[in-house]
Amino acid sequence: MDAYTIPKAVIILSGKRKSGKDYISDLILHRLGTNNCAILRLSGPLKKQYAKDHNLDYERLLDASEYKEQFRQDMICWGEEKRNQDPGFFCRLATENESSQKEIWIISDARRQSDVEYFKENYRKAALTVRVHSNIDVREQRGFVFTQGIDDAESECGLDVGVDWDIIIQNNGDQQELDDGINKLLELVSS
Ligand SMILES: Nc1ncnc2c1ncn2[C@@H]1O[C@H](COP(=O)(O)OP(=O)(O)OP(=O)(O)O)[C@@H](O)[C@H]1O
Repeated sequence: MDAYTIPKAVIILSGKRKSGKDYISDLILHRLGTNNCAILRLSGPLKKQYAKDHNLDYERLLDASEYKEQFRQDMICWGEEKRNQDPGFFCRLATENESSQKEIWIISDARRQSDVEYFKENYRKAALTVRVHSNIDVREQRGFVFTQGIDDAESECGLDVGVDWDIIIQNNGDQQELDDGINKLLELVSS
C-alpha cells in the first residue's frame, strides 16, 4: 500500500451552483501545490462507471453531444440506484485513482449527506468540511439561473441543513474575505 493512500487532510467542499466551488478548489490547490494535493471530483466516476457497465464511449458521454442526451435520464436513474444500494459507491470510486496518492485531497463537489458521512466515517481525523457561500445576486452575476428539477432537487439541497461545517468561506466578491476564509482553512490543514 502506498504511504499516501491514507490522506493527511480531506477538504470536503460544498456549496450551491455558482458559489465558486471549482474556483476555490483551484485556489486551494495552487496554495498547497500539486506535489502534495489533488482535486477529486465525485461527479467524474459516475459517467466513467456507467460507460464501462453499459459498454459505451466514455469520451462521448463527457461532451455536449446528442450521444450524451440519449443516455442522460438512464444515467441519472442508474446513479440513484447505485447510491441507494451503496451510498459510498461514487466516493469510493473517486478516491481510487492516481490523484488519491496525494497527501491532501480536495473533494470539490460534495452534494449529499451520504458524501459527507462517507468521508467523515472513513477519514475521521483528516476530514474538514467546508461550505462555500455566495449570495444569490452574486451567483446570478456568475450565470446562475434557477432551474426547477435541478435547484430544488436533493443533489442541490441535500446539504443546506444538517452539517456542522468546520469552515464557511464567504465568496461574495470581497477578496480579503475570501483570503481570510482560505487562510483559516489552510491553518486547520496544517494543524
Ligand atoms: N472569487 C471569485 N473571483 C472571480 N471569479 C469567481 C470567483 N468565484 C467564482 N468565480 C467565477 O464564477 C463562475 C462560477 O464559479 P465556479 O464554477 O467555481 O462555481 P461552482 O460552485 O463550481 O459552480 P457549479 O456548481 O455550477 O459547477 C466561474 O466562472 C468562476 O471563475
